[in-house]
Amino acid sequence: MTGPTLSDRLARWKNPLHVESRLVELPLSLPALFERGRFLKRAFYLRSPEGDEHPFEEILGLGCVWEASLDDEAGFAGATEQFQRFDLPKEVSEHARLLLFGAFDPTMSAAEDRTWEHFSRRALYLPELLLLRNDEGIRAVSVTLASSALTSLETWLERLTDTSPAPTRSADARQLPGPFFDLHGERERFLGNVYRFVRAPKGQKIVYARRAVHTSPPKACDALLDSLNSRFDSCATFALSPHPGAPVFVGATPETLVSCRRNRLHTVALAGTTRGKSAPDSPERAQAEAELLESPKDLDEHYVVVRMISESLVKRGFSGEYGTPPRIRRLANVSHLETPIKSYTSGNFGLLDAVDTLHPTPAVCGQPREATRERIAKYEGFDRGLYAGPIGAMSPRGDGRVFVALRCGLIQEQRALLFAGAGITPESDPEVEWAETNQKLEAIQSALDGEGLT
Ligand SMILES: C=C(O[C@@H]1C=C(C(=O)O)C=C[C@H]1O)C(=O)O
Repeated sequence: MTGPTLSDRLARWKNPLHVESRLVELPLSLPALFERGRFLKRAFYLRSPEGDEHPFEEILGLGCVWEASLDDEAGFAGATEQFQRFDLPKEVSEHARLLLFGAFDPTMSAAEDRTWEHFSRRALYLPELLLLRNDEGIRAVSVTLASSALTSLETWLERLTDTSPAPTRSADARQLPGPFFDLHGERERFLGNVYRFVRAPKGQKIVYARRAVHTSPPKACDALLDSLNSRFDSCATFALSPHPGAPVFVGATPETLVSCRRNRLHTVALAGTTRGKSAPDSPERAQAEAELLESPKDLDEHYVVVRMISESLVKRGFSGEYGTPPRIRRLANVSHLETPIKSYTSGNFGLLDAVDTLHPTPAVCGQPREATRERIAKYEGFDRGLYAGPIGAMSPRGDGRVFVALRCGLIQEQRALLFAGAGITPESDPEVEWAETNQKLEAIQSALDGEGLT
């Protein structure tokens, strides 16, 4: 998924970008257009709820007109200079979005586990076509290299909204790399990892994850996205198809990694989860939330995350303000402890620096960070790929929102591979942690079963 760099392109074209931008009316929803678009180009869908000073926004990005070259040392922030050097037309600066996603551990070698072979470990790019839905309506922005074959905005919209039946997987779509996984022993491995940590804790906290398989993934992703959007409307819903015929990464996450608007950074510590299965408005849920607010194990686990986020921001010269005690974040399947953290940023520390600084937080990795990341790589037994990695969108000026890709799955031809983890502390009970991952999995599982659709 690596494209030519911007400077390569600039060297070849004097007037490289042709931009069209206007409000449009579309007969199909953005999830339905994602479903069509993923058979044409790389496709990225992101629906961000209102919050952290940002209005609601739903995005569909198709294709890639420019992609940053990113390396481990420079991280995402290495891209800042690459796109700032470029004199972007006003329509692009105002309405376009740079899309980004990354692996939980971009340095991990995926040599043995080929699950994520279709996906870059880190990407930040400008799509060829962007559809942006907000209070204003739907804006379409197409960006083309002026000297290449022009795909006009009109052509894009015609291709996408053509009323003939939606394309289905073509016969020559890339097949799954097999053999794939042996999930036999997943529970034992997870329990074993938790026991090992509880018996001889190395650090304050570690997050161990596990996988599960759903054997009848939907043929189309729009119903899945509709279901997640209706049941998890306070979450950020995402779908990423790296190229036509590849598996699609889909989820609805409650966790913001960091957002930035007009020099204000917002992040959140989200850690600590209610026990057991309960309906969101039931007395059982209210009871579980009351217990969560008093649970020393969950409060400890939560404050490891709060402190690490706040201290990382302070170390970089910013404030990291938060209030106590944590509040409850209630979702359809579980409730969490949540502490919002605010900071101010300056011109030379922006959203992408904050992503590099904060990811992975101890909400998905552990404390101390490097040692727990190594233990996860050694003991977890699989490549997390994009699960628990950053995913988001930003304007070329640097305002935007990046989420942590949780409550998600990789939709394959024959099955969906789902991921969930739990924060382990010396007080953890392995069976309770396993049950917690089942509760978290229920979010994507029920959407795969079609729940939330009318
Ligand atoms: C790791 C996950 O979730 C994280 C772990 C939580 C916990 O351990 O209580 C809560 C929210 C998330 O930060 C996941 O959903 O897979």
